Amino acid sequence: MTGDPIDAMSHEQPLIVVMGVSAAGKSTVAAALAARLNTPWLDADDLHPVPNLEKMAAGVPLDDSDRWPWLDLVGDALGVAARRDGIVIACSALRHTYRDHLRASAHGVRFLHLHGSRELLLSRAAARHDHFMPASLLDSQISALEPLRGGEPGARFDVALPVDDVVEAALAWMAVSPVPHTDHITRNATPAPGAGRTAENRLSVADGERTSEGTES
Ligand SMILES: Nc1ncnc2c1ncn2[C@@H]1O[C@H](COP(=O)(O)OP(=O)(O)OP(=O)(O)O)[C@@H](O)[C@H]1O
Ligand SMILES: O=C(O)[C@H](O)[C@@H](O)[C@H](O)[C@H](O)CO
Repeated sequence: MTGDPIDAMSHEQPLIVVMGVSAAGKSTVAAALAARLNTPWLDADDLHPVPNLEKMAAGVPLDDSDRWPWLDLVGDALGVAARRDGIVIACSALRHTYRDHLRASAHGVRFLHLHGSRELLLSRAAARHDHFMPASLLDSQISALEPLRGGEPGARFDVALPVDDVVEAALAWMAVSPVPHTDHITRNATPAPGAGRTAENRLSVADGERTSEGTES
């Protein structure tokens, strides 16, 4: 690789979704990547309606009807960020339809899928004591996950590597991956009834090896 990956991207606002199952390192990598890109970052967990958080904390997996209103808010945040400085969002985005919805919310959304073995993620989840998500939900997350497939703009990264290495790999991939056109994709979720938090006001407080397995797009 030659040149600085960040310089190579300076003509566009990065719209990055760091995706994957719980404890994959989404928040950690999103924050570190955003610092390198000099963009805000947002933890999509902060947009979950309270009943979703309560459900997960009680050890019950979310279903589609829980996730759609939340994904609307995540998509709104991408739309706002596209008109500002770009953003890195940590968001599970487990299914193809969820990712299509996010891609339809703003032009040029790309996905970084953080992948690790069940054993590694279980150990990292179990070591957390300040998180609402019980480690017991990891298997349901793995079951729900639909990996990136051809046509989805993204790549998979191995989280057994140190955080800095994951970030370097992500920057290297971003530098060589074209920003996708998404005009053909439409949002398919319904607005959250009575959602009180808007992407605009959330963003105001959000300042915050290319995969050895190859890209998935
Ligand atoms: N590459 C890494 N190497 C070592 N530890 C890591 C790495 N990435 C993340 N961690 C640690 O693993 C744990 C899970 O990371 P993090 O909370 O960022 O995951 P997450 O995907 O955002 O989780 P959730 O979606 O459940 O909120 C944290 O304790 C974090 O410090
Ligand atoms: O789609 C989902 O089921 C949720 O977003 C979960 O992934 C959690 O919010 C996150 O992983 C926190 O542990």
